[in-house]
Amino acid sequence: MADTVLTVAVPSKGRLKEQADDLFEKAGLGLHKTGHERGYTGAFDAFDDVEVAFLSASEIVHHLRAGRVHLGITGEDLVRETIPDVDACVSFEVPLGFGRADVVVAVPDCWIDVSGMADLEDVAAQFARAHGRRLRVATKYFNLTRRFFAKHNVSGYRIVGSVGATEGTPAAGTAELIVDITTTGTTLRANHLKVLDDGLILSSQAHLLGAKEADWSGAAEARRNEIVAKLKAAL
Ligand SMILES: Nc1ncnc2c1ncn2[C@@H]1O[C@H](COP(=O)(O)OP(=O)(O)OP(=O)(O)O)[C@@H](O)[C@H]1O
Ligand SMILES: O=P(O)(O)OC[C@H]1O[C@H](OP(=O)(O)OP(=O)(O)O)[C@H](O)[C@@H]1O
Repeated sequence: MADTVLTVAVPSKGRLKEQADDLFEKAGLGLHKTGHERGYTGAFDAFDDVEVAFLSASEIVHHLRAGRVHLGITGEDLVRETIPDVDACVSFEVPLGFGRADVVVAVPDCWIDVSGMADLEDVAAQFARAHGRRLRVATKYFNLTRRFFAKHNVSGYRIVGSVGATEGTPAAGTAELIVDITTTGTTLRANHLKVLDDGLILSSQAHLLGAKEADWSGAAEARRNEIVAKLKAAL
């Protein structure tokens, strides 16, 4: 194998893996594992100087941020949540049309007078008077939530971290409302939650991203352009 000029991070597991694999297949890049079947490195038949690193969607964000890989496939929600200065760190090369999920603010159905973000500050004030504390928002999207609530001038809340079963937290009594992703809306409906009218924080999908901190000298840019062109042609 020639010296590596470019490294591409590809989801090794989880929701984005299968569709990323299908896309590389359609693009005719010939993605395959190198070393043993359970290993985490790969290569493309099409190029002998490109290395593939199989990583989880969340790890890919950190590798892109640090410039440890040149290109990577991961979800926009994870990128915008994890990297504060997104534009300085990464470039959005190709939206891939899969891994779609909306990050939304949802409240209990029974909050009949609450339909938009503007209502939340009033609810927070009433809640503070009645219970002597702030509204609790369950989420794993701490930064997206803080930015969105600040943009809507909502401040009477605190975040409670939640990495699973977030939609169950209002019924369980551990939060009053949530910020989470929804695709079909089934989980929200099943948990008697409704999305606020202007509660869409981000419409996310998987992207091919470039790392601005990576070493783009030599043939790296040319290789990137070839990979981008092949993926775009396969969409
Ligand atoms: N219904 C869904 N539920 C969760 N994630 C979804 C859904 N639909 C699309 N996605 C997207 O998939 C990506 C997360 O994938 P995955 O859960 O495999 O990643 P991860 O955070 O690396 O996983 P892990 O927690 O195992 O490390 C996010 O970008 C998310 O927006
Ligand atoms: O709008 P829907 O189509 O119902 O999808 C949204 C749900 O899917 C995911 O959870 P999942 O139960 O798949 O597991 P996870 O939270 O462990 O990822 C996500 O966290 C939401 O809860």
